[in-house]
Amino acid sequence: MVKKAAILGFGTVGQGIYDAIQTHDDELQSILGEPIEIVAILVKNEDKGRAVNEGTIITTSFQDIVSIPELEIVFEAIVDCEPAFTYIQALMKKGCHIITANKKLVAHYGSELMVAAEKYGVKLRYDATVAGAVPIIGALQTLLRTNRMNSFQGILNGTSNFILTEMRTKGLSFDDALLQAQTLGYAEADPASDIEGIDAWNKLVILIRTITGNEPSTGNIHREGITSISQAFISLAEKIGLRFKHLAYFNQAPLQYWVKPVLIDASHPFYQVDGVNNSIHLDCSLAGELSFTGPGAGKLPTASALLEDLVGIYQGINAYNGQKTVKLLLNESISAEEKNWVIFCKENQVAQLPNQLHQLQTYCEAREVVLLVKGSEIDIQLLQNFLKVNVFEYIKIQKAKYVELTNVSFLHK
Ligand SMILES: NC(=O)C1=CN([C@@H]2O[C@H](COP(=O)(O)OP(=O)(O)OC[C@H]3O[C@@H](n4cnc5c(N)ncnc54)[C@H](OP(=O)(O)O)[C@@H]3O)[C@@H](O)[C@H]2O)C=CC1
Ligand SMILES: N[C@@H](CC=O)C(=O)O
Repeated sequence: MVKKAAILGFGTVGQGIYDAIQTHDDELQSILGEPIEIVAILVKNEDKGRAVNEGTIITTSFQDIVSIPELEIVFEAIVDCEPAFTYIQALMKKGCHIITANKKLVAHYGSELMVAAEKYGVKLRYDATVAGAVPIIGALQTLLRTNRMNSFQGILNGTSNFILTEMRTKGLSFDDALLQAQTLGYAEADPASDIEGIDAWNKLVILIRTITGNEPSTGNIHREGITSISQAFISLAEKIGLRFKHLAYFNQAPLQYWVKPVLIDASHPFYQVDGVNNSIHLDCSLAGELSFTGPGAGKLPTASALLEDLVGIYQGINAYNGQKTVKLLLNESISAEEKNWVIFCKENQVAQLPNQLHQLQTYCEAREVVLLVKGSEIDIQLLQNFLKVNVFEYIKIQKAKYVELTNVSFLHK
């Protein structure tokens, strides 16, 4: 007997799962007791050559996939919400378990898909949607179920981290580094999604849902990518011991979540997280601070997440979808709390900076000035309203935040 599987999409990820199943068939068979056979692959363009075994059907017709008898598993690795959402629902109805890498789909329709999986008695797994090979969704769903988490920080986009690293360590231009990320299979089909923070935002939504069981509001979010970061900013920051990282942040009390580039120093656990690596740092009620780091994109790292999901389904490992402890109300007001900021400006602009910003450190090179200041978000917004300067938050890990949370009753259901 074999377990019949199909793949939707045969780009970086689709080819990765196909290859991984061929190269790891011994391991799979010894765990599952039966071989996995990819019987068919759905693609969009029928003219492209495909390196697959004889007997594997390549088709552009979804009907060919949905009519395969005894099809048990479908790996979904196409782009965008549609037609993926429609296809997955039809396949669930047919009785197939679904393992998806499609972040956009799970961010937008994850809850609907979970309901459909329940309705049709099939499993839905999506570990590959967040942080590539890093088994963060699996860990949250199966190994960290009683721990409460007040907050987390994450580097969730491999392409952005790769670009920032290449610019810093090799002096590459933004465009050349992006081109390399595309060649290596890290970037999305539309790379704007990577560099404008949309992909990281989708992953943040999936993580928040997985941790809290609730849908974060997507109105009025702060989502920013890395396009404002120049080579000059990167080298000036390095001179004062700071590095740019594209960060996703979540905090339950007070509620805040955003995706934006920030500066960190050597004391931050993400300082050395370079290249395509992603990292998630959790603040857990029992375990304390936990960090998960590893390749966040690419053919085989993503295939690794998909294959481990497959094994999880057949081993009957129960994936738990959220603790449902906290209602997520979006706090739309900006914070009056004082934070650290780094301002990049010209020498002649320094005198115009408002007095409310307390200057902590200044570095000047060839009329370019970097100022480390303390002030509220309101102060920074006011500054940016009248002075054309680039400002980034300088962020640190907040220690043991969870301990303070025991009496936050208004947020609990
Ligand atoms: N690249 C990565 O590192 C990661 C990607 N992902 C996600 O995995 C998914 C796939 O990514 P990736 O492999 O990089 O993308 P690619 O662009 O490399 O491949 C996309 C594949 O999907 C096929 N496809 C697109 N639209 C359709 C459609 N309507 N019907 C049938 N087939 C379709 C394409 O067909 P054709 O070959 O004919 O053009 C292609 O084979 C995306 O959702 C992405 O966000 C998740 C984790 C990591
Ligand atoms: N484009 C994504 C791929 C993985 O999710 C990224 O760069 O992180």
